Amino acid sequence: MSSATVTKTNIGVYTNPKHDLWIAESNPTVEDINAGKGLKAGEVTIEVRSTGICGSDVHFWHAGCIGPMIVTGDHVLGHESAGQILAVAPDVTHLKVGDRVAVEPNVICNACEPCLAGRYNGCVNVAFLSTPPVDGLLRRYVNHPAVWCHKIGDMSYEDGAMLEPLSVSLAAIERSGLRLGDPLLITGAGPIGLISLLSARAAGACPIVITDIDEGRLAFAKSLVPEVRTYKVEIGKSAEECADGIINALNDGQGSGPDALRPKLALECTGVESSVNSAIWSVKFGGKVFVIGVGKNEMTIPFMRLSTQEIDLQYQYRYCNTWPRAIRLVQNGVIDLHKLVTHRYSIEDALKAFETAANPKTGAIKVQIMSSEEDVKAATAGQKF
Ligand SMILES: NC(=O)c1ccc[n+]([C@@H]2O[C@H](COP(=O)([O-])OP(=O)(O)OC[C@H]3O[C@@H](n4cnc5c(N)ncnc54)[C@H](O)[C@@H]3O)[C@@H](O)[C@H]2O)c1
Ligand SMILES: OC[C@H](O)C(O)[C@@H](O)CO
Ligand SMILES: [Zn+2]
Ligand SMILES: [Zn+2]
Repeated sequence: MSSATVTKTNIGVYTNPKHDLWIAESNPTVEDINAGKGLKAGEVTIEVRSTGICGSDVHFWHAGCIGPMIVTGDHVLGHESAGQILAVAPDVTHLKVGDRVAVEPNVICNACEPCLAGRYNGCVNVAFLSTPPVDGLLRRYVNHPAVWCHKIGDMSYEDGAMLEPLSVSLAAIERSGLRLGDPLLITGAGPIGLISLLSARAAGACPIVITDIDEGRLAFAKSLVPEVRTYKVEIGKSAEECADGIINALNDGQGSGPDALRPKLALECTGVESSVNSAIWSVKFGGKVFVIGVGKNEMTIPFMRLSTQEIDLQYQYRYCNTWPRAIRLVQNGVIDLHKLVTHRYSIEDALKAFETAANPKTGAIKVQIMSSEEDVKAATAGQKF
């Protein structure tokens, strides 16, 4: 057992079925960490240095559930994290105290059919951190299997935490079959849409059009990737009308007639029914609508449009085997996630962080919660921490 000594109380960010959000003591305790107690074989203790707030964290707080995943008791949020190794169990050989790691927030059974087939995001026994009843990573210290900790070298903890949403986009783009030169539609310019934009641009998609109902998010997309074409969705317009506007934007305002270029692929990043339908009406014959967004349990979709246009409809659920690829892309400067972090708070200010993330008027894209005020100051000043 190899370890460093810690002094700060292990606090975590909790919600419950009454939609409270608060900070309280969490596990493992400082005493247990310092005594080397409670660390199981194969596990490490991580000092979590930076954690992004995902829309699903806000949803668990506000709605108390996502589909069948229901908050039933006091529940720690957070699944986008990076940190430093504080202790390693004796059988852990590939990590040592002081290593900087990004945390993959799932623990799988390694025995079910999806696990054995190498598609562990379908594990029937998965424990996904922050999905009830499994506590999340918004804590100062966490014990986690070493196998789900990926070394990030000298990458910032902030970028390390962003590898989780990047993983979502990479998993989707991989299975979507996106090819160099494919005209692409991205619906929704939230963190997932924007990271998909950066990834798809790097993968050679062109031209790319991105939609949103929010002008500010479209402006943000433009600042990130100046050549992206944008289309502002007006509430109340039909899916066909939106598709016309999307195709016109893809064609740089040159119209949406029969000869106009249509997207070969749409990456749907809202989960909103009208947006899924606009994507279906936009793509070309033989194209694909690839849905990353999650939404209502049941939706009405233009079935015969899909049928007569041989449009494939496909979905993504989390990710598998994406961290090594994500790390390479960030370390080699192919994808720069840095600009997406618009707000930073220390864990003591977690309530403010969640209020900022939940309020569209703040202009927040990704809010990160850091383990100390010093880290917040360093990251805000653009210093590596
Ligand atoms: N499949 C997965 O494993 C997975 C993983 C992570 C996130 N998600 C889901 O992906 C989606 C995107 O995540 P995010 O963090 O970017 O969320 P987000 O809510 O920040 O972004 C969604 C964006 O869509 C925009 N939008 C809403 N209605 C629209 C419409 N009709 N047309 C165009 N734009 C519209 C919103 O203004 C917002 O900017 C969410 O549904 C999220 O739950 C799925
Ligand atoms: O990034 C991962 C996603 O947020 C999760 O799948 C969540 O939506 C449900 O657990
Ligand atoms: Zn998430
Ligand atoms: Zn399994």
